[in-house]
Amino acid sequence: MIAATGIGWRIGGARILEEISLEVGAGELLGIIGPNGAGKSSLVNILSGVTRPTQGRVTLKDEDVTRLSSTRRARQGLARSFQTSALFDGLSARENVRLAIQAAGAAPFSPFRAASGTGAETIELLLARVRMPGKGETMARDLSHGDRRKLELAMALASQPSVLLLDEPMAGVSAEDVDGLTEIIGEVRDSGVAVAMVEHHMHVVLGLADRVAVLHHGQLLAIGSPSEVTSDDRVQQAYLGEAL
Ligand SMILES: Nc1ncnc2c1ncn2[C@@H]1O[C@H](COP(=O)(O)OP(=O)(O)OP(=O)(O)O)[C@@H](O)[C@H]1O
Repeated sequence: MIAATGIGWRIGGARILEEISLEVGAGELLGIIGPNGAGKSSLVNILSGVTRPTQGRVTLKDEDVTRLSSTRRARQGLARSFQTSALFDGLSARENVRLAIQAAGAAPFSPFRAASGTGAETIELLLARVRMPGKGETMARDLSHGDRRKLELAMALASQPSVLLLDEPMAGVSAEDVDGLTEIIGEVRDSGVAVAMVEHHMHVVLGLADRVAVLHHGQLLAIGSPSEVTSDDRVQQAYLGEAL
C-alpha cells in the first residue's frame, strides 16, 4: 500500500537517513522503533510528504508520490498524526472532527449538516470508533490526554484513509489509555488500513505489530516479526541496557 525504496535524507551535511527500504500492506501494522534520534520521525515525514528525501522514492498504491506534497498524498488516501497535538482547543470534540472531515473533502461545508444528515452521523461514528461516544460536546481543552490522542485518531480517520502513519500516538498517556488506544489502532488495522506506527512503548509495538522495523543511526538495522527483531543480535546491541 505504501513503500519506501532506497530512502536517504541529508540536511546541512548531516546524513539523517540512509538506504531505507520498507513497505506496509493493507491490513498490516508496521511498528517503527529505534533509540532517540534514530530517524523515525524523519522517516514518517518523508512517507507523508512533509519532507522530501534526497535519495530514493516513496510509492503509494504503486504510484510514485515522492514529489507530491502531503496535501496531494492525503487526497490519495494517506493520513497521519503528529507527535504534537493538532487539536483546536477552543472547539468541541465534535467540531474538531467536523473540521477534519471538511479538510479531507469528504463532506463539503454545509451549515445544514450540523443538525442532520451524513455529516453528523459520520462524526458520531468516528467518535464511537475511538471510544468517545458522548464526549462530542466536550471542549478539546477539557479532554484528558488520552482522549485528546483518541480524538486525533478520529480526525486522522475522517478522510477514510487506506494508509495511516502514527508518530508516537501513545506518548504521555496513562496505562489505561495505552490499552484503549492499542485496541483502537488494532481495529483500524483489522479494517484493512495499512498502519505504520512509531512508538516508544515497546510492549505495545511488540504485541500489536505484524512486523517491526528497527532504525539505528539512520539505518534500517532489522525488519521482521516481533520475535525475529527482538532476537536479533544487532538490535539487542542497539538497545543495550534497555528491556526489549
Ligand atoms: N530539520 C532538521 N535539520 C537538521 N537535523 C534534523 C532535522 N530533523 C531531524 N534532524 C536530526 O535527525 C536525527 C533524527 O531525528 P528524528 O527526529 O527523525 O529521530 P527520532 O528517531 O524520531 O527521535 P525521537 O525518538 O527522539 O523522536 C536527529 O539527530 C535530529 O537532530
